[in-house]
Amino acid sequence: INLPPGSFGWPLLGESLEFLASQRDNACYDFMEKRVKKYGDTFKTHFLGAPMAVFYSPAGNRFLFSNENKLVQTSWPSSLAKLFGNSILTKVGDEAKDLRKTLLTFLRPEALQNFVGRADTIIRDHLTRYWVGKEEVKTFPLAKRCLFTVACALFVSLGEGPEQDELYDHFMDLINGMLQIPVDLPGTLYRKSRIGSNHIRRILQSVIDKRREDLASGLASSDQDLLSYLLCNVDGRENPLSDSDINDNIMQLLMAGHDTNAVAVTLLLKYLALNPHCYRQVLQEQLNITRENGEKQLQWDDIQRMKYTWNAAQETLRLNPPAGGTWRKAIVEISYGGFTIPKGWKLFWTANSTHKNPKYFPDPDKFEPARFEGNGPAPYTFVPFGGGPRMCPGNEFARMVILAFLHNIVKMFEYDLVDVNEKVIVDPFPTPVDGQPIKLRPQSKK
Ligand code: HEM
Repeated sequence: INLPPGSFGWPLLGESLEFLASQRDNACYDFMEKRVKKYGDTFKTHFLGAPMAVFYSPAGNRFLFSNENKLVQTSWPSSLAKLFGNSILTKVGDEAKDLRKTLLTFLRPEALQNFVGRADTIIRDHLTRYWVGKEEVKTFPLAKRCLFTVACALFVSLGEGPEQDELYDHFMDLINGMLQIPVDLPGTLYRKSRIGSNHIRRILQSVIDKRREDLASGLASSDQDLLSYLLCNVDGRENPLSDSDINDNIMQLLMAGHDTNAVAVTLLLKYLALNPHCYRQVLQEQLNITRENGEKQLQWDDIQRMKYTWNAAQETLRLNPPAGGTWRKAIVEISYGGFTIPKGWKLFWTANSTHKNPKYFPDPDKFEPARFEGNGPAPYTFVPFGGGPRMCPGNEFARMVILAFLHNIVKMFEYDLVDVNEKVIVDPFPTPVDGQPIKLRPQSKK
């Protein structure tokens, strides 16, 4: 059969080590480009224990996104799948469809509208406590912590305190090892990750138990957060989720729901600092909202009005997609682009394939929010949230939180980057190596 061209690399390890090293250097794009130049935009490799075909074009994206359950199914590396056993990440077919519907009862705009004000207040409190009065702060760790607090509040109503601190530390362990070769031996990142996930499950189980009691005694309400939505069957499910399903899904959402957003706001602040004309437009838009709102909490309508700021955020997601690409598995033998992909092979799409291609984004390294005006990018070229039935269900939540954060930051502070050339590595999300320190001053334009 006519397999795609490419190399399987080393026995067993394949090209995993080179790929993971390229991630840490923020050079995934170079890893892929080197192979695309040699083999074309469909090529084979071997990653984390499986043969894999990379589809590196809008047509490839469309093929993978539109053939879920027909030719392909989502298929995360085994490290991730083992850690998030019962979550939506590992479900396929009807089970995935049902679970997605359930999660969207909370994550769809109609439900999220009720939570904008709470997210706004948490962000404002965080900035007041940890940023105000400081001459210099590290953006990335603080943004991560703030957005973790937002996710904890909106998903499980867990406020700041020792329990949240402990949970956060375990999440850091979980995330560091979740995309590694799954060798469960003392000292490996994967082992630490697995231990972290067990601690998280223990803490979340106590939150679930307490909530059941509080719901029964009327101390908690059925619509106060994601956990109540899941426990109270708000979508009228026939088969309620088991505790371990609820636990794993909340763990997965807390993981997916804070780091990616923190990457986006951190790098957005960087691009705005490097592009003062864009910063001025963002500031103008946000100050207009403040002028009309006074000190009232943000509303859903305010989020809809942040059009320029969202374009700037999308441009940041284009240049630094927080989740660079994801995996599918061939559930039958596939013909694509004149090649045959055997059943069981992994398939990989990556946002960089199109985000950095001058054919779809002229002058691709330039930060240019105007690309998203009018009709915006061509179909299947701007894909930071993936696509098709497995597209990120947290995209509206992400938009709401990123914009609420930006609103509060620019309203309260002016800032300068300490190091305009600070390196960004991917580990496993894009991460500025020094945490992106910035100098702060109170906002002088009101
Ligand atoms: C800027 C922020 C975010 C980015 C760039 C992002 C990106 C992605 C991408 C690329 C995927 C894979 C899609 C695919 O395979 O086609 C994904 C899946 C997922 N994301 Fe996000 N995400 C973000 C924020 C969030 C948030 C805030 C949540 C939760 C509230 C979330 C929850 C999920 C879940 C549950 C999945 C798995 C969906 C499935 O397998 O069906 N994400 N995300």
